Amino acid sequence: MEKVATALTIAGTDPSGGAGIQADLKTFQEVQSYGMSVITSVVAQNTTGVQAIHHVPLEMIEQQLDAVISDIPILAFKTGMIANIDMMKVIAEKIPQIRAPYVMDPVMVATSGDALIEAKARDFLRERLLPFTSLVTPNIPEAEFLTGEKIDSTDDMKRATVVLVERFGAGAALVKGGHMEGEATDFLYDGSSLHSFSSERIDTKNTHGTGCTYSAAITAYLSQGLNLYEAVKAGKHFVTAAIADSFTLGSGHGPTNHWAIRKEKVKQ
Ligand SMILES: Nc1ncnc2c1ncn2[C@@H]1O[C@H](COP(=O)(O)OP(=O)(O)OP(=O)(O)O)[C@@H](O)[C@H]1O
Ligand SMILES: Cc1ncc(COP(=O)(O)O)c(N)n1
Repeated sequence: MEKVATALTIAGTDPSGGAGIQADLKTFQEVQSYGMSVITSVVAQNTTGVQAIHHVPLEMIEQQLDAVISDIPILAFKTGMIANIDMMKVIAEKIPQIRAPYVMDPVMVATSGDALIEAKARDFLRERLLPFTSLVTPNIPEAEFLTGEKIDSTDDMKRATVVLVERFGAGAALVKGGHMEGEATDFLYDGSSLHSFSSERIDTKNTHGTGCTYSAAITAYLSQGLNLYEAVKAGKHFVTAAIADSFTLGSGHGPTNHWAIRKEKVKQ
């Protein structure tokens, strides 16, 4: 029987479909991995911002994790929004049972500027969850928080990747340059080599969910057996196509187009 590439996301929701669990599952589907999800928080949000957050009870997060882990092999997984320390503790307890690559998108603030995790939970994320990761994918503000160092240049970005791995125990670190100027360049440090991934900067305000989409694509490619470098390269290609073909939907930051890559395949 053909082996199925299974990918799990543990994250919050976005009813407007651009970020969170919805973006992750759409991305898994496009990359052709079998998508599964554990919901941490139900978030009322859209392209303009976050209106309300309801946290799923801890026992229910645990039961969702048990339901998947006890029944289906997981070939790669990611975490996104984990709002507080109690949720992080539940997830940290279960992670050792999932013997698969772990991609952490250290979600802290939405594109709209709304906080998605409690301030005091950020340290816990770094201290208790980061050491389990195969890869952490911070944007610039998240990398600044995690390292405690200001990032103003590409040299600072490169240094942050090394600090995240060498000092804080991440398996590898991808610091994303979406918040810099000029080319959209991301740096990956895997514990021995430093790589960069670049694309032209696309002139758009439709960037809602780019971080979720990127980390989900990397997770899906890892579930299919690509190595870390190949998975990030393919993920960067996926997210760039999704931004280039993004939708002007809603009155705020529109979503990326998760099926852009499909159109590309048709064109080839
Ligand atoms: N305008 C753009 N043009 C091309 N690539 C971009 C653009 N903005 C972001 N990217 C790329 O998208 C990916 C996500 O990066 P970014 O730094 O925006 O993450 P993020 O802040 O977590 O995303 P989000 O906007 O969802 O919070 C990276 O590969 C980054 O280089
Ligand atoms: C549930 C959830 N998780 C993550 C994000 C971050 O996505 P973005 O920064 O692109 O808005 C979000 N808005 N909602």
